[in-house]
Amino acid sequence: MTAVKLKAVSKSFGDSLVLNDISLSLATGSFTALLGPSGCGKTTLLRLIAGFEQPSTGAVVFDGVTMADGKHSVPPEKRSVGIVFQSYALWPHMSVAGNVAYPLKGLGLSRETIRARVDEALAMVALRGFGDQHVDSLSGGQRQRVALARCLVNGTKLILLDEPLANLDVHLRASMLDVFADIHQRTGATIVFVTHDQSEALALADTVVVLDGGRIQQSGRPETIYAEPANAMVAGFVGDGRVIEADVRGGMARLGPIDFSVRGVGEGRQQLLVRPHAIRTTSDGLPVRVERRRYSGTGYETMLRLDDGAMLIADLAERVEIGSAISIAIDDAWIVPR
Ligand SMILES: Nc1ncnc2c1ncn2[C@@H]1O[C@H](COP(=O)(O)OP(=O)(O)OP(=O)(O)O)[C@@H](O)[C@H]1O
Repeated sequence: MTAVKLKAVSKSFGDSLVLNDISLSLATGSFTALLGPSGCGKTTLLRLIAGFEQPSTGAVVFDGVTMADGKHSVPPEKRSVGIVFQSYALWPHMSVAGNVAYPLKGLGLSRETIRARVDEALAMVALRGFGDQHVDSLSGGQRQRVALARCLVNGTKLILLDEPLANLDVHLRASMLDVFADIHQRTGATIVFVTHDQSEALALADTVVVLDGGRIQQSGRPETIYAEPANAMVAGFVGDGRVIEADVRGGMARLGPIDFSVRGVGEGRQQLLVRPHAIRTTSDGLPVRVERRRYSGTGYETMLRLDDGAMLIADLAERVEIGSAISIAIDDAWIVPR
């Protein structure tokens, strides 16, 4: 059981305000991604939850118990939090089992109990039988799993992951995504992970918190963040697609010769987010010029330029010539709130 609450947390380093009035509730067993561009304050927020940083104002609360409130702070080792850093932070001279067993030291457990717990944790990260190996002999992905096993070994109910996939190649990333999802399901732990990779956040998390400039821009289910971004920053940062301007009346937008339905609230001149899958070629549609094209395996990601210079990205089934003039229809767009 660990529900995490941040109550109006702000954090300054000297004169610079790095986190600005962050309020957030993470339910027990939730899987949250802290997503945002470099320097937006993600790692600082994670470190505040872990107890490595103290809030300048506001409070960090676990299960109704205040961990830090600007005056008092419970130290990290008393918060019962498991942390996996980007750098793994393993002991290089120890075996895999030695590393994983480290958090159990000094708890007065028998050798058999420790061995059983370590075996169980290694099995959870698909490293059964690796206990005697040296950490030095492992690949990046395996080291990442050891770090994860070490944080699972004492049954921690709050796991914090700082850019856990940043140092792994594309294939390992995909397999680690499965490991995280599996561990989340099996342990029911509350998991918070930091990433600047929106596809990772959308793929894994049940709640995505988008940060920019030390503020929460939007917090919600991945589907909502993708389909209904709260502002231009989120629209630009999450998912592909482009924002264009058009006139909106009664839930319909007009752009040159075409009309299309829009979601969201707004009348008159509006900013519209158009996702690539909402565009298709048609006769008598909106004239555009093909600027670039990339084969994606399932279709062609195609960059289109409108007459006024604005750009759209389309997922087209067909291969259109670069430089050619084509005509498109738009099936759906979202009015980006101002
Ligand atoms: N101990 C510190 N002292 C001074 N400034 C700091 C400290 N820690 C972080 N900062 C500053 O706070 C801001 C946010 O840093 P933070 O590491 O939280 O961002 P981030 O979103 O995790 O970025 P990245 O993705 O690049 O790691 C940055 O401008 C950083 O320089």
